[in-house]
Amino acid sequence: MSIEVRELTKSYNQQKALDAISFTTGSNHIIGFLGPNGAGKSTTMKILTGIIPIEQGSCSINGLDIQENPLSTKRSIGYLPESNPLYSDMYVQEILHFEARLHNLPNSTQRVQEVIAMTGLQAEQHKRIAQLSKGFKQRVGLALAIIHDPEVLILDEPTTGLDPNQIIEIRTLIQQLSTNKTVFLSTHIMQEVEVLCQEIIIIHKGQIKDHFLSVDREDKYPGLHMEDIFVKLTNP
Ligand SMILES: Nc1ncnc2c1ncn2[C@@H]1O[C@H](COP(=O)(O)OP(=O)(O)OP(=O)(O)O)[C@@H](O)[C@H]1O
Repeated sequence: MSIEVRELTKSYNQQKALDAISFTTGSNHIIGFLGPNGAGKSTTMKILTGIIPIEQGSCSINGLDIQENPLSTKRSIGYLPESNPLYSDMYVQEILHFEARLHNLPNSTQRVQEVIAMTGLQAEQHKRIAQLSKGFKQRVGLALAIIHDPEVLILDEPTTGLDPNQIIEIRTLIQQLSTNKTVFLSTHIMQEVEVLCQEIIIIHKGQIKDHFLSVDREDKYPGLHMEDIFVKLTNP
């Protein structure tokens, strides 16, 4: 499924967070959505997921406009917000059953066990969220995002704040979960982009600075690593 954003603009009071951005992603790619703090990444993601209403412009998921088809497009999206808000008093299994009920899933017991296995939460499933390490909380956030088997995953800085071992574990998990999905991922870890992403979009001050396929990177920016490209495009 592709993600299409056309002339999307969003202001908070007087400040323009997104200035008529447009892009169309490939299908079943992992897309790295990169930019400095405050560039507009989370705002774009919140608009795509329907959390923030569209002010100007439009967005489509696989050709379906999200304003004209709010329910069906939301059904096709799984979202892990930057803050990964979880009910800390709930048990892992309990929060997953709760989410499955919200999605009206027919075989929720079976599906909860499937996502527990997919995200490596077997040993933690009877623990309270508050008792989990940050890496395992991220796994719960990912399990919640994929429970309805969405074709698009929107992940806002999924590895931020994790130790190097947990970063590798979550990265591997994202790679495993991304089969037959379009994954739209923001991160500040450039090494992550080089390992994970087939497509890269760089945003700065609410404007798209570049959008390219990873395979074209060397032709476009000979000899430059992702970090060099990021600095070149976003350092005033
Ligand atoms: N609710 C809000 N009210 C006012 N301003 C906001 C709000 N949310 C975001 N902004 C502003 O909009 C701009 C874009 O913010 P956004 O969170 O989209 O950036 P980001 O690229 O996700 O940054 P980060 O990498 O720090 O998460 C920033 O200047 C931010 O301060």
